Amino acid sequence: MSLSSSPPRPEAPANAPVVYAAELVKSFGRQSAAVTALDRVSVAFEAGRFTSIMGPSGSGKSTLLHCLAGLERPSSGSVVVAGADLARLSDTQLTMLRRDRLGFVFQAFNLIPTLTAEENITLGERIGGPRIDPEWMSHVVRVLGLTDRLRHRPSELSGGQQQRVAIARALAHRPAVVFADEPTGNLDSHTGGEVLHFLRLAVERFGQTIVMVTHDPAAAAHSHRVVFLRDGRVEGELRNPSAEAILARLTPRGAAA
Ligand SMILES: Nc1ncnc2c1ncn2[C@@H]1O[C@H](COP(=O)(O)OP(=O)(O)OP(=O)(O)O)[C@@H](O)[C@H]1O
Repeated sequence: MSLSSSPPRPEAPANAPVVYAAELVKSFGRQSAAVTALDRVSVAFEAGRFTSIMGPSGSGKSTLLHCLAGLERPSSGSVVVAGADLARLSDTQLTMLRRDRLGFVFQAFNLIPTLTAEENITLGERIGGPRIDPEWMSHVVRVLGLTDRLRHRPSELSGGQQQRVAIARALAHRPAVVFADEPTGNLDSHTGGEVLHFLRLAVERFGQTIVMVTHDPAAAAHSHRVVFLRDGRVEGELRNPSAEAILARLTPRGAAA
């Protein structure tokens, strides 16, 4: 097959890693008070795939997400995101990479209360980020079911609608990766299920790459792959798992007896 045959997206070919970490170590505190949150983590995240990171409380999930997304500097090891070696970037370059190439969805929706949904979605462009293609924007808004909500302020929207606005904001500039940290943590299970459906849709329809931290096996079951952490190390992974398979993996052996 010819390599020149119409690649659909400017990013890496489907399933090549777009984010990877090698021998990542992150310690907090010093000497006897030191905590090793990440202990030589090496892991890759494929383009156009939805990957969840799971593990017990304190296993290092958020720390890993923060190091992958350039929100925190690791103690040692390397992270490459969309071709950029994060250790080589200054703080300013890191901020620009986050603004221009990454998208974020957090548990707290982090919308600006005085702005409309539309203004929140396009905020990045107005603070100097990449130009948002209006056609792309209206496509995203339509897929997320927000077309008739654009003039509303966050207080006039339900929790699920607010999180969909946050997802639209994360997708608006066509980032290389969306990082999501417990995106359904503030939502009831029905609304959370809808939000996960839209995240999965972003992967299926737009070829978006998503890396999500979650505690919830039902949430992780929406992803293509689940990476398990324990005590700051990668413990294994499951591909296309059911919620039951994830739960079984998380339950310590013997605990169910
Ligand atoms: N800023 C910090 N200062 C000191 N210790 C920290 C800091 N951030 C995280 N830790 C420690 O690092 C370890 C991993 O924390 P992390 O928040 O990454 O775990 P987690 O798996 O996301 O946990 P949870 O599921 O409870 O959110 C924990 O022992 C935590 O107490």
